[in-house]
Amino acid sequence: MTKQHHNEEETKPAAGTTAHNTGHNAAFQTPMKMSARFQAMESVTQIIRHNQYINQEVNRVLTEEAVAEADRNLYTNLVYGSVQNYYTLDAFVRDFVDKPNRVKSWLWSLLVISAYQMYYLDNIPSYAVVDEAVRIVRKRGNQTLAKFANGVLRNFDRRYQTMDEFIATKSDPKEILALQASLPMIWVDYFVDRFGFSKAEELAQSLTQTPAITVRANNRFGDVDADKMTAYADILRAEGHDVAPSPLSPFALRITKGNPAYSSLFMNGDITIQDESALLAVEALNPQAGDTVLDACAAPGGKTVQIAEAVGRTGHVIATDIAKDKLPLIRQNVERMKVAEHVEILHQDATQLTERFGENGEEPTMFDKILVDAPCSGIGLFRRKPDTKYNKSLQDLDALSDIQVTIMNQALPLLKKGGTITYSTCTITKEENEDVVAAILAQHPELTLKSFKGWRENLDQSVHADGTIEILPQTYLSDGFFIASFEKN
Ligand SMILES: C[S@@+](CC[C@H](N)C(=O)[O-])C[C@H]1O[C@@H](n2cnc3c(N)ncnc32)[C@H](O)[C@@H]1O
Repeated sequence: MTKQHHNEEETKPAAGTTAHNTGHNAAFQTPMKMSARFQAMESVTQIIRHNQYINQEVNRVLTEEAVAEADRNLYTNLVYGSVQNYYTLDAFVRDFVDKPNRVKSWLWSLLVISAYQMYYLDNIPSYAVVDEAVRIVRKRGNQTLAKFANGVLRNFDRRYQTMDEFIATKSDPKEILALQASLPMIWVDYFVDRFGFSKAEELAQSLTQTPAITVRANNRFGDVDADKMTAYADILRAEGHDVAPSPLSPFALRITKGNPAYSSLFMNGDITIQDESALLAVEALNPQAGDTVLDACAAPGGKTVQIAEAVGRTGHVIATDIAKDKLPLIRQNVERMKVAEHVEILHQDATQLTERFGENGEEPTMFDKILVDAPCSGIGLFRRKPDTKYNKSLQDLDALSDIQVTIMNQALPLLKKGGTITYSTCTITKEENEDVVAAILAQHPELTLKSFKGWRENLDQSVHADGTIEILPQTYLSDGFFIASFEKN
């Protein structure tokens, strides 16, 4: 599970050798503000204590703060790794500190990122981690704090050689799982209650893996076939990516090495980055050429683009979102993918859709298809957005469920008879999935729930008895996702 811990004696560089690849020598020569570890300490504090989004914080530091070129990868690794493993690292550090609440938040983050380097990274010797941490504390705090940090960090080494040794001191199987997967106990308890221990264990362990990036081919001309996908895979490989087919969609490829956002295909709008679970929601909605479609919770527009490709120039897509600041992201996406012409982007709260598009609304409109890709707890994305593991509570689930039902109730009167409405979430909670479907069916006898049994051969294991799809993150190593489609009679 965790990397073997290196002893100081084993890994100390021989006299006269350097260890540039570890970043620690570079850090010694770099002014404090620019050191990867200093910046990582500040970022982890922002993310854990002040609920900053990890991707925004890392992007901000890499663009605004002067992190030395040689330190950028180390900084990113330290932040993502420490946040991904924060639950475990935090519990580990607590084992060494008598009064954790009295430790300043930046200093706690520094202890956490130091433990991350010592127990999860291969090539950074402990003495370098300790020396650099103490140097940072001297600058950021004072000599007394530096002495405290030095004592705590040296004890890490003395007590545990690996993180597994620390976890082995526990006896409760759920606590062990929480620590192995760095998953807060509330989610371990929730998953064990919902799926049983063994499936919860698979789920939790799968959330520790690095997610693949998936790209989907632009099908605005309806010409994407196996040959085109092979040609795209060849181009991506020639540009240095490792590419594998998607187990879930013939229109998608998995990129296991390289960043496709810099590929020529991406820049040219021939592909977009979209998780393969997510793209199934639009495939389930099945928009057709000429359809008028409402995408009610659309930002940043991943599914808007996909719908717009399918309806073509004779169709029309209205993409709405409550977050005004995210609307430009939809615009950028539809423009890059060359489908902007038939997409209308509107600022709209989906809990008030009928006031705008209903019979007596400002712009009465009836839709052939509606997608409600609802705001949700996002548990299916824990792997991709590790910061979100730590700031959610079970109480949020009922509140979200209420909003989801309200949005569906607002969207339904806008659907033409014979039309389809697809409800999707990137989560795997009963409250936001099964319970919402049950509430909608109970209130709307005019709806029939569509069954996806037999729809895609290898998807059947993720289809519930009622025909809805719930993809757990471990099944295909894609995002956790839920899809239900209803037809209006
Ligand atoms: C899961 S994300 C949508 C992702 C998007 N469909 C895509 O594929 O790129 C949910 C979206 O719902 C929006 N949202 C939250 N509450 C909303 C509301 N009351 N009305 C409309 N949009 C809302 C959020 O701003 C967020 O952009």
